[in-house]
Amino acid sequence: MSSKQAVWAVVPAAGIGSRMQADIPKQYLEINNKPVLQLTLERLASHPAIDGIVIALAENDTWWSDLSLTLPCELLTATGGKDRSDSVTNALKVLRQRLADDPWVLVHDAARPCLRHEDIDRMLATLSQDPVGGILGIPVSDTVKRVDADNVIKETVCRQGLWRAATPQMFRLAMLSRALESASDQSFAVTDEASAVELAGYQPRMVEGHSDNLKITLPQDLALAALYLRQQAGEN
Ligand SMILES: Nc1ccn([C@@H]2O[C@H](COP(=O)(O)OP(=O)(O)OP(=O)(O)O)[C@@H](O)[C@H]2O)c(=O)n1
Ligand SMILES: C[C@](O)(CO)[C@H](O)COP(=O)(O)O
Repeated sequence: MSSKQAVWAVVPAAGIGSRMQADIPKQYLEINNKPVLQLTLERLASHPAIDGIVIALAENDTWWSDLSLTLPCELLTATGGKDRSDSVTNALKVLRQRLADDPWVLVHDAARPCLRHEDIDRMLATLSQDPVGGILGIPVSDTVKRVDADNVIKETVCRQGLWRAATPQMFRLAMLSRALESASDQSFAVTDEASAVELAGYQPRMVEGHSDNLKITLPQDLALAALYLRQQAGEN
């Protein structure tokens, strides 16, 4: 990637973490005395390619102002929306007001603090000349079943070519903004950026990442994330 090409991160951090069943939004739960959100922002901001971060915060977020954050890159805030896609859309609007050019944007969940720099490196190396962009993912390694409402197995799904989508998801600012707007105009609910880009008729590329880039979603995920972070610290 040429040195002058800007790369910004967008961090949707406006969720309530209902599946976590905690008293506070999961992005403010702590691992080793540091909020998950701070760990994620520090992980992104410490990568040399990241020029800035736009974070989407819930309108009623009362925890953000208590964070003592010192990041080595520019940090902008946006107001989160009803769904994750709304939060990302709002963050992209803030970025379009800030920048005149059309940078690569890496959208990364606040709830994924274990992202490895080597996975960002691989994503940038693989996609920086790609006409569309792409996402980090992990190939499915278990047998996959589809079940009914009573958890009765209805079918075994062929896992050939099945991957779990993760983040970052890397697309150009203008194209991603248009794709998300178009999905919203069609009332097409998307749970990741690639879905909107696919709906717009593009074919994003999958880049294999590490399976420890977990999204903290359920109560047991916090201890697992702590374990992964300890393991990663031991590797460096
Ligand atoms: N309206 C929303 C919903 C989610 N997110 C963010 O999107 C990321 C991934 O979403 P998810 O894991 O589903 O978080 P929550 O929506 O908070 O969790 P839950 O679905 O359990 O309520 C999280 O960092 C979350 O903060 C967001 O910015 N705006
Ligand atoms: C974007 C994502 O993390 C890719 O797996 C996932 O779609 C987020 O889904 P959630 O329901 O908002 O956690």
